[in-house]
Amino acid sequence: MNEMPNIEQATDMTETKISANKVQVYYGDTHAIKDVDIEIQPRSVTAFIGPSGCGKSTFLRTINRMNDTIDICRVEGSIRIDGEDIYDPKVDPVQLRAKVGMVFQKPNPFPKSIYDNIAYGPRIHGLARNKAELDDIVSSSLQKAGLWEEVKNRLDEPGTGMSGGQQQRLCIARAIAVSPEVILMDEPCSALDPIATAKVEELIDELRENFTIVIVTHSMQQAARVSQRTAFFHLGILVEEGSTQDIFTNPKDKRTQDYITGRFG
Ligand SMILES: Nc1ncnc2c1ncn2[C@@H]1O[C@H](COP(=O)(O)OP(=O)(O)OP(=O)(O)O)[C@@H](O)[C@H]1O
Repeated sequence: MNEMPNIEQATDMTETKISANKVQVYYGDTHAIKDVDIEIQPRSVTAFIGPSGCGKSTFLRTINRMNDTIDICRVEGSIRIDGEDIYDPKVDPVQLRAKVGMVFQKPNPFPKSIYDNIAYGPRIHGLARNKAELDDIVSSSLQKAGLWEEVKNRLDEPGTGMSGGQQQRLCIARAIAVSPEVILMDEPCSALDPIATAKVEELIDELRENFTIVIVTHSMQQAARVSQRTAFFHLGILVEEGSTQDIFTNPKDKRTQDYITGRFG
């Protein structure tokens, strides 16, 4: 008897987690993102690359409405996550940012203990009914961020006293603690040395099993190492998006080719 195809797996391959349609972003009169359409797959890493000022960070911030915090910034078009328009007035940006976490260029732990850095979000969002549940969230988030063994005996010490690489993994653990579905990373390794960078890259590779990850990076080597899909931006336009292998070995657009071969940027 023929076996039924694995439908779940088959759908998964074409599934879309984030879908952007005709997205424009303006800072006052500056048109920073022009007509961007992209579909981002779940449980994968998508890298945004392109020369400085091309709009990578701006577009990344539209995915959890961090641009709302910039007065002169205006977003048009639609961004859907699991089909839901995240710019719908009914959407609470605080809830959205729990679902779509963010890790920044410079590690920014709170001036609190390692434990409280992780426990802060779950407390605010009421994710633990008691101390034992909160303890579980803290330990499992630190484990998922590959930090547990290094910090399990010093949870009461300040997060700011850790090394830069540990602080960045703490920030990743903090994002994970509120059970996000998407994690946005804006040049997460730019302040780290090569060893700490390698650890964060390893972590990103592990996290993609459970999360949809979008990373802005200046390093094409990093994009090639950590991502399955790559999107190349230039002057606010999404020039091309595709499998990382295709973008780096067989780009369709001359601008992409010029960038990846170091002709500009
Ligand atoms: N807060 C802001 N106010 C005004 N203009 C801004 C703001 N943030 C970004 N811009 C402008 O929007 C454009 C895109 O900037 P953005 O930081 O998104 O690019 P980027 O590709 O991430 O650059 P980089 O790689 O240098 O970080 C630039 O022209 C920039 O000057």
